[in-house]
Amino acid sequence: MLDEFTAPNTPTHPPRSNRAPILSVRDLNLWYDEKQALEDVNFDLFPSEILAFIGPSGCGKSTALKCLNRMHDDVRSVHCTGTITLHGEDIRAPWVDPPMLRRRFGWVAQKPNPFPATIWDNVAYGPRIHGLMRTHADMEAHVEDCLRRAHLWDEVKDELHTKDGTDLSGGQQQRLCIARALSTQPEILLMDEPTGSIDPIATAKVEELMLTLRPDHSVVVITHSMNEARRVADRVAYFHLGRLLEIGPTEQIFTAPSHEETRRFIAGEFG
Ligand SMILES: Nc1ncnc2c1ncn2[C@@H]1O[C@H](COP(=O)(O)OP(=O)(O)OP(=O)(O)O)[C@@H](O)[C@H]1O
Repeated sequence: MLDEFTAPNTPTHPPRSNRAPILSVRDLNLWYDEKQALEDVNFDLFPSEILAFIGPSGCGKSTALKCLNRMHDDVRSVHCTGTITLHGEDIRAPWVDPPMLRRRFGWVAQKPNPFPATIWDNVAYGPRIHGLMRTHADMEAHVEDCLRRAHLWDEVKDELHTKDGTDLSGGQQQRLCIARALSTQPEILLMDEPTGSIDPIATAKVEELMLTLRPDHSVVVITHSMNEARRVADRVAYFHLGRLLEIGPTEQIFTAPSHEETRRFIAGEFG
């Protein structure tokens, strides 16, 4: 029988049973003004795992994802309680610098949003502002590495400085955004429906890319596609009305969920 920490869909993926979580969320509550959007959310994220957030529209998936890299910081209506630790350290402690924290997370949005700048500049921007590369040669190698890891290099290598990111196809733009997300050498990738607005072939490429990134990154991905969750995720978290109702290995959630709401949602009875 599969234990809680064994990825069911990838027999070669190493078991996580002895590993400490990279990120821990405890008793997370969040309000937009008076409206409570998250209620007592608890979960861990382990190294080298893909965790999918699923659940009906408006159940709090994006809100929870944005808490992980403090994207709500500048939203005045937001009030939040609970703790989020990264390697055991409170990410909301007063001495934590939000831009430095966000560097440790790569963010990929649903709609590809490259900068209106060349392919090169899209990838080089983050490392440049954070001073991550010492020489131009280092930067060249890094940009190439990010584009290769995003499975885009071969398609754009001759147009790095002549083509704008916004002139690529939708699927290429999304892979460019993933290259950009990788450029600050993050430990964790946060992906808010990364395949929600691209075609099936581009979706397959992004899903394959997520799997190839897994050995070196943890990924939290929101998806409305149950097939996608099943294809890529090691574990799945089901959100319902602001609560994380259950979390577990992907096959367990899909074949033997603990909650009737999870079963009904997966069966497509509501969404
Ligand atoms: N900026 C905001 N101000 C006020 N309420 C908000 C804001 N953002 C989200 N909400 C509300 O918080 C709740 C959770 O929204 P959230 O976007 O996190 O859900 P979701 O599960 O990601 O939905 P979807 O799958 O449709 O993207 C919803 O009721 C939503 O209307």
